[in-house]
Amino acid sequence: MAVSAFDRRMMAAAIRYSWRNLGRTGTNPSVATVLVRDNGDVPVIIGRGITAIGGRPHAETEAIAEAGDLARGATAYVTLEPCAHHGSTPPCAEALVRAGVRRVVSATTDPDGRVSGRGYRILEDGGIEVEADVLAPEAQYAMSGYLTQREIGRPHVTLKLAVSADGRIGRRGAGQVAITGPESNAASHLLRATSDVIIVGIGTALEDDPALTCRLPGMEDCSPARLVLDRELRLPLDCKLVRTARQSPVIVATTVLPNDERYRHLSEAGCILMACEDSGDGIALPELLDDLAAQGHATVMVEGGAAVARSFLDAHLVDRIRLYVGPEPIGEDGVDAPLTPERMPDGFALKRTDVFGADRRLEYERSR
Ligand SMILES: NC(=O)C1=CN([C@@H]2O[C@H](COP(=O)(O)OP(=O)(O)OC[C@H]3O[C@@H](n4cnc5c(N)ncnc54)[C@H](OP(=O)(O)O)[C@@H]3O)[C@@H](O)[C@H]2O)C=CC1
Ligand SMILES: Nc1c(N[C@@H]2O[C@H](COP(=O)(O)O)[C@@H](O)[C@H]2O)[nH]c(=O)[nH]c1=O
Ligand SMILES: [Zn+2]
Repeated sequence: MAVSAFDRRMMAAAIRYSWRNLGRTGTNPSVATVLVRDNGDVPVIIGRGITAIGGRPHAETEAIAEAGDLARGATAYVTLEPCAHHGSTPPCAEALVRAGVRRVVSATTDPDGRVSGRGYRILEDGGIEVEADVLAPEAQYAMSGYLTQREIGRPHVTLKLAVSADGRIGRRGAGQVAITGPESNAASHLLRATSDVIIVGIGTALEDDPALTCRLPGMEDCSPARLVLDRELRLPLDCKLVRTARQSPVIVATTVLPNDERYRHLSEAGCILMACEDSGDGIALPELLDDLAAQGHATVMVEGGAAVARSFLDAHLVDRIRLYVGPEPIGEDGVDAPLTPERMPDGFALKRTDVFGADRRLEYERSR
């Protein structure tokens, strides 16, 4: 049976649903399953599932549990090839066969060596018709963290910057300067919510006193771990980050040793101190990302400032750039942006442009 427009609509719905737990499933990707029954009349969604917060149970078994006996003869739309391995849970591919599902439409193959292709084989051996690679780019976009982690062994990195109409990102000594409007700010908070870790330099922490939390209504518990690159432990004890360290994790990446008084004070205030290597120009970023990957983090958002953005770009560690361009200039005394739409580093291609209120959002991807 060929892939229909209805199949693509259902897959689009499954991918949208998969965004819900992004950033909250640990090392597991946030996968969604939609089970649809078609008796020749009107197709009906009889079950849906999403990878649970923390990573388990998996999406397929949740959807099957909701559908019960109605799953027999149904079509399952899955955003990732169903797993084939006995891990913390039994294989989802076997669960789909047991439930009597007739057809599986999948968006993308799982690069996990325990699964890759085996999941489809179990389905086909169990008599299930399989359609693979339906809306693959859309599913891969949603799962960039998991796929980057699996394929190149480090977290996926998005650099997010707000740039004024005259190519500046702030003004020295002025604290946080409003460059973009409320619509862009809400979109940035959503990016925070779907990221595992958000990184800033100590320059930004001192200048702006940011909280770096997600403050969208109802999503306050979706904040990522907040990480400050701070070789010398200059982070003040009375800043917002330290004051909220017990509500949402704050990691301070440093080269200062534990016997230092500053180390002890930050640690007592609830911060997590992370011992890092010094590259000579700052915290060594490839090693930092390796450590974050080892701790199970798959998506990193870099929120600045200028020096940190430049370091990530120079080290070729940025996969995606989200650039918000505000309508007003900052003026001569502003901090120059490390990049603008006119000054984009080599290797990045513009993938989409959106309008948020009076702002433009440009999204670039690095070609691998
Ligand atoms: N418009 C926007 O989107 C944003 C604008 N801003 C603005 O940016 C400005 C701050 O930028 P900036 O002064 O450049 O400060 P940064 O936030 O980039 O911090 C730079 C400092 O971080 C420390 N650091 C540690 N490791 C590294 C590394 N690998 N690479 C670079 N830095 C490292 C260094 O201090 P040490 O050696 O002590 O460790 C360095 O001086 C402010 O005006 C702020 O308002 C900030 C964020 C977003
Ligand atoms: N989240 C998810 C899958 N994730 C798969 O399971 C692996 C982790 O296995 P485990 O540690 O046992 O939970 C992960 O690397 C990926 O291959 N698979 C699925 O069938 N459905 C799901 O919803
Ligand atoms: Zn599974």
